[in-house]
Amino acid sequence: MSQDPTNSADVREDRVVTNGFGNPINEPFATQRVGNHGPLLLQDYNLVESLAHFARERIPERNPHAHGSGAFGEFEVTDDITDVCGSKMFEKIGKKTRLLVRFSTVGGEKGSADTVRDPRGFATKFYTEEGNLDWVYNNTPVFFIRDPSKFPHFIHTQKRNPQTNLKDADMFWDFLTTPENQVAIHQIMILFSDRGIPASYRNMNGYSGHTYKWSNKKGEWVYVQVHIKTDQGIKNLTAEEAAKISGENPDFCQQDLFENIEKGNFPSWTVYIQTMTAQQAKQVPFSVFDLTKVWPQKDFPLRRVGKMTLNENPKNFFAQVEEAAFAPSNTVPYQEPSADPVLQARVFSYADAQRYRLGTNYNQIPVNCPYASKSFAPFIRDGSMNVNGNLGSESNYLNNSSKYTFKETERPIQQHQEVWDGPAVPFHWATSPGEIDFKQATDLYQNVLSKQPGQQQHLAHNIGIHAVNARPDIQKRVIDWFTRVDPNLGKDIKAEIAKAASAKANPKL
Ligand code: HEM
Repeated sequence: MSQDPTNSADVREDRVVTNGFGNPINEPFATQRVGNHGPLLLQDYNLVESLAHFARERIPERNPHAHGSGAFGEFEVTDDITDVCGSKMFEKIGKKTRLLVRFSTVGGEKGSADTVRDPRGFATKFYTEEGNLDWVYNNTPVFFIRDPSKFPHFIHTQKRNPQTNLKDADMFWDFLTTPENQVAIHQIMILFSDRGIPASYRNMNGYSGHTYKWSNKKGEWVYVQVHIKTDQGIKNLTAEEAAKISGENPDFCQQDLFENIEKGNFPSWTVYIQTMTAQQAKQVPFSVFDLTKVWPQKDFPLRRVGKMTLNENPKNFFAQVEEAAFAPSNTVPYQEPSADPVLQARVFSYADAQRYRLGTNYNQIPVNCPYASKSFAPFIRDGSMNVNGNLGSESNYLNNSSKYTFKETERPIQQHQEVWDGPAVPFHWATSPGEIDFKQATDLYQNVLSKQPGQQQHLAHNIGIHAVNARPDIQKRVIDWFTRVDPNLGKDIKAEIAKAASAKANPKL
C-alpha cells in the first residue's frame, strides 16, 4: 500500500546506520569529548541531532479523542443504492474500497485506559476514486449537545479540573443538569446503560448520529443516517469488570483488536442507511437537524448497503494512526453535510485542528493522501513541511494559458434543493428542554431496557456509583433530571447513590 511507512525511498537497503542525513555512524554510543573524562564538544552533531529530535518526538494529542487504535480494511458494496447515492464507491455490487478505521475514547488523554465509560469514536477514511471520504462517527446514535457553541464547554467538563487536575464528578453533572443542557438526557441514558462500556472495539456499532444529505445522479436527494452494525454481536462490560480490566490491562481493546487481526480473525460490520425525504422531514415531531434524536426504525427502516472488514494492522502506529486526520469536511460527490448546526461546525473544526496538530501540509502525510484519486491543486502550495515536490514549475494560480480539465458536474446539486433565506439571527435551540426532548429517553427506558433483564437496574447503578462523587446539591439535580424520564428511575438512582455513599464511607480495603 502506498501508506506503508517502511517503503520510504530514503531508507538504505544495506542497513548501514547513519544519522538523519545519511552520514554513517560508526560508534553510536561514543560522544566527542576533551580527553577521556572531559566535557563534551558542541561539534558532536550526531549527539546533538539525536537529543534534539528526541525532544521533539511528541506532537499535540487530539483534543478530544486523544486515545485510540486503528486498522486498515475494505468496504464492499452488497446492495444497490444508486437510487439514493451517486458516489462511485456505491456504483456496483461487489465494488471494494480500501479504508482506515480509528476507534477512540473521548475525554481521556492519549495514554488513558481503554475500558472507561465514555462514547467510542468510530472514524472511517475511505480511499475512493473521487477523493478521501471520512465518516467521523461515534458508537452512539445521538449526542450530548445540539448547539455547537457548547462543545468546548462540554468537553472541558469531561477533562480535568483546572485546579485539582482530577476528573471531576461535580463538573460532569453540573454541566449536564443545568436546565438548558438537559437535552443530553438521551445520550446520557445510553452512556450509562451497559452500552457505555463496550467489551471491545469489535463488539460495538457506529452511527452517523447526524443527518447527512445524499443525492443520486438525477439530482434527487434524501436525508440519510448511517448505521454500522457489528457482525461480532454487541458485548459490553459491567462497571466493575471494566474497572478491574482498566487496572490490569489498560490497553485491553488495543490488544484485542491488534491480536484478532494478526491471527486472521478479521472483524466486520454491516453498513445500513435510513432515508427520509424533505417532505417526511416536515412531518416528524423533531428536527432532523437535532442530533439528540434518533429516527424511529419502524417509520424509517434500515436498508443494507455493504460490509466493512478490518484485515490489516498498521505497520507503524505513529505514522498511520496518530498522524491520521479524519474530518467531516473530507467528502465525495453526492454525499453532503446537512444543515445540522453541530455538523456544520464540525465541517470547520477538524481540518482547523489538524493544521495545528500536524501542520499545514498534513494532506501530504502518506496515510492522509488521496492515493486512490490523486490530487491536483496548483493553488495550494508551499507552507511548512511541503515534501511532495510542490508541483514543480506548475503555475501557482489558475489561468487561461495552462491546460486544465474540470470535471463536469453530473447533477444539479443546489438549485433544486434546500433554499435558505432569512436574516442572520443569534439562534440556539429552546433553552429549557420540553417533553419532546425526554420522549426518546423515556421510550428507551420503558420499552427497550425493560425488555432486557437487569438493564434498568444496571442503568441506575451505573449513574449512582458515578454521581455519588458529586456534591449533594448536584446529586439532587441528577435525581430530578432522571425522574423526568421515569419516576422509578429517579427513585432507583437515589437508592443507588445512598448505597454507594455507604460503601464509600466503609471501604473494604
Ligand atoms: C461541535 C461539535 C464537535 C466539535 C467542534 C468536534 C471537534 C473535534 C476535534 C477538534 C477533534 C480532534 C480532531 C483531530 O485533532 O484530528 C475531534 C475528534 C473526533 N470527533 Fe468530534 N467534535 C464535535 C462533535 C462530534 C460528534 C457529534 C461526533 C460523532 C458523531 C464526533 C466524533 C469525533 C471522532 C470519532 C473523533 C476522532 C477522530 C479520529 O479518530 O481521529 N465529534 N472532534
